Amino acid sequence: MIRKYPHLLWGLQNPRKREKDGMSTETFHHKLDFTGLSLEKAGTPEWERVRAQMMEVVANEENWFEAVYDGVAQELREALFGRTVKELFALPVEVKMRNTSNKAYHGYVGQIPGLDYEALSVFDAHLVEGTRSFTELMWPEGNPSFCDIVHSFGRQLSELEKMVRRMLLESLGVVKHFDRQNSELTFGLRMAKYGALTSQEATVVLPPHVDETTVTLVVQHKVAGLQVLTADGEWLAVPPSPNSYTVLIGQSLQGWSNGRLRAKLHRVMVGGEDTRYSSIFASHPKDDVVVQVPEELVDEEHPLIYKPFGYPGFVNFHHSEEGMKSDDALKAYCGVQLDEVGA
Ligand SMILES: O=C(O)CCC(=O)C(=O)O
Ligand SMILES: [Fe+2]
Repeated sequence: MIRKYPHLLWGLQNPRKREKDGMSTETFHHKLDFTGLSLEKAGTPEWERVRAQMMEVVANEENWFEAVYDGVAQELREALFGRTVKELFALPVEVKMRNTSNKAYHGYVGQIPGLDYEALSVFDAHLVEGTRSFTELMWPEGNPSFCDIVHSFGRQLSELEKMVRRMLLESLGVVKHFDRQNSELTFGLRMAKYGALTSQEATVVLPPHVDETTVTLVVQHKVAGLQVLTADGEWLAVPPSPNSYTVLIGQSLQGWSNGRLRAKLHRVMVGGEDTRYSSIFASHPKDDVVVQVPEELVDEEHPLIYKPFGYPGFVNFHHSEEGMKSDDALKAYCGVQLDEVGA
């Protein structure tokens, strides 16, 4: 069965919301340099410097930044987008549809009438077992180079995600929960293809949304499209860059942090004659984990706003009719009601 994702059609079904060119020319301020950093450097002056910049981004309620990172070799990124991703999307539809999940929008997405968008997801993308089982699903006869490239990419990006998350937890004063949180998370790699548009008009293909994830790292390949909503309410185009990764806070981290960290609203607008490829690498809670706010993040000034929740239930709610109608799916799913406060 081909699943339908009506929210993906937002840009096409709401011509009023199409925009000719939403690209903002605002100067780009959010580049944080992770070059030479690793988790072992936690506490060093270089680490503290980047963490201070991250705290500034969070304090300004921007909740996104571009991480310059040398932990993924240029050749690996080139191999992933130049060959591997193309080889994957060239597979027959019935093969790609084998990529299924218990969570909406976490398996193959595509074949949506009027929309040339496809995505596939590798689960446990940082582990060799995860990339191997995805590879075997797509190529039962094997495809070692695909498996190696995707696994290396996933593993190396998981290092960046951990540095970012550790710094965020340090900033909140709850780094003692970092190891336990690591054991409760897994990583997914979604590879997406946005077909060239026949019309030159730029169109919002992925409507404004916040990710359900803990932390998302978006990797754009050559063709721009990702836009974030700035604190001033402007859509800002994030330019693709060969050595950086766009970090966005997701709703699972918003929930875990009792709303101290806010999920970042973003969208994808494409136009023109180039097919666009991107990879979305993200941490998210494992299926059987109950996400619970640490007690240090609840006090008089910050009363508990989210009840414990599970990721699969939340994701499926987010994509349900009720969840899609809601302005704030996390609050609708597990928000503490006013009359429950102090109960
Ligand atoms: O393709 C991109 O640049 C970002 C896609 C995205 O936001 C998503 O898939 O959640
Ligand atoms: Fe997203």
